[in-house]
Amino acid sequence: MSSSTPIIELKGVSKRFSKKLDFAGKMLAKLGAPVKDETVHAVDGVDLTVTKGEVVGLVGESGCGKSTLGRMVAGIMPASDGTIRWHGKELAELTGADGRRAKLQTQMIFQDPMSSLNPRLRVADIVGEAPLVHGLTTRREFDGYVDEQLRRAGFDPSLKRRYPHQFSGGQRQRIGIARALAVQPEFIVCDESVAALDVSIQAQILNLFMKLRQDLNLTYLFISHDLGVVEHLSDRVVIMYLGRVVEEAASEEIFARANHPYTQALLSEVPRIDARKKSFAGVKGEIPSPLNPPSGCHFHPRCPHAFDRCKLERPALKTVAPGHRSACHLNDRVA
Ligand SMILES: Nc1ncnc2c1ncn2[C@@H]1O[C@H](COP(=O)(O)OP(=O)(O)OP(=O)(O)O)[C@@H](O)[C@H]1O
Repeated sequence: MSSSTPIIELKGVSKRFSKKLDFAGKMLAKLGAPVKDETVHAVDGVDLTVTKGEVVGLVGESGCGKSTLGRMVAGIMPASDGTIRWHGKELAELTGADGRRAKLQTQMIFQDPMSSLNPRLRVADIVGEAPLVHGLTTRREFDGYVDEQLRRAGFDPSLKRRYPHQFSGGQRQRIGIARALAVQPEFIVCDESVAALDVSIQAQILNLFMKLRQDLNLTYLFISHDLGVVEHLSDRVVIMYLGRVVEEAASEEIFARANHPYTQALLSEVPRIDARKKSFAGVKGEIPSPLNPPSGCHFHPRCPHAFDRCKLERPALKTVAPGHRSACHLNDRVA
């Protein structure tokens, strides 16, 4: 289904957030006193390519930088370092019609539809507002256009005069999906889009994403903390740990031959009928603070295989099998 045309290409992308100093901190800094570095390294030197038609799953624990990366990919947050190219053009430099096109063609669907849907607007206006502004529909065609988007998202158009709070979480997520589809995107970033839903509703929404992929030739970056959720959905899986990509491979490859100890630990937490796959130990301890990440391999304090080099050197992502890259010093040891 995927061709090799990259829609989005990230090279060495980082995002840092500087914590604002409180009043006392500002006074101390003015007096020349040393002030603690409070910079959050949310994303740290990430390379990522998503090609047309692909579904890429982006997985990692809470706080590892997935949402921040997703926001940069969607063009709603600038990178601190590195380049983000959209169809070969640098995203940060796109202005005018090109900039608007890039923004419309990449849409983001969030975890909590309630906070991303304007509570004062009726469903019809939530879905139809942006396409009207951008000339994708007209006042005359508005109703038919909105109905088509709602139907695609599995939402009954006869309910479009109601407000978002009158619907369940699953129905609200369908409104969010219809709103995204209404601007005719090619690429959708789903940020924990099913995490807040009951399991049966999750399955319905995941099936809807896959049907839309077929019908509209959509490309997805599917962000989740749950490797199990992305398994059947993704062509390729990218694993993040504390701001860095630690492993990436085709979905079946990750599940059959996970290389990185962190991925192996995540896999052990995915419920399996096949007990052999549960032979890994789970992830021990808490994810360290991105304010002060561990030296070398960020995972070393929690890794059962860590050795001296892991504390000192950042491991590079290296090819361990065709299309399979992993950032672990153990691979150099066994080679
Ligand atoms: N606007 C911001 N200002 C300061 N720090 C931020 C901001 N946004 C994110 N962070 C911090 O960056 C780190 C990565 O956050 P991010 O939300 O990207 O992670 P995540 O993997 O998506 O986790 P979650 O699923 O819990 O949202 C966290 O430590 C978070 O507190």
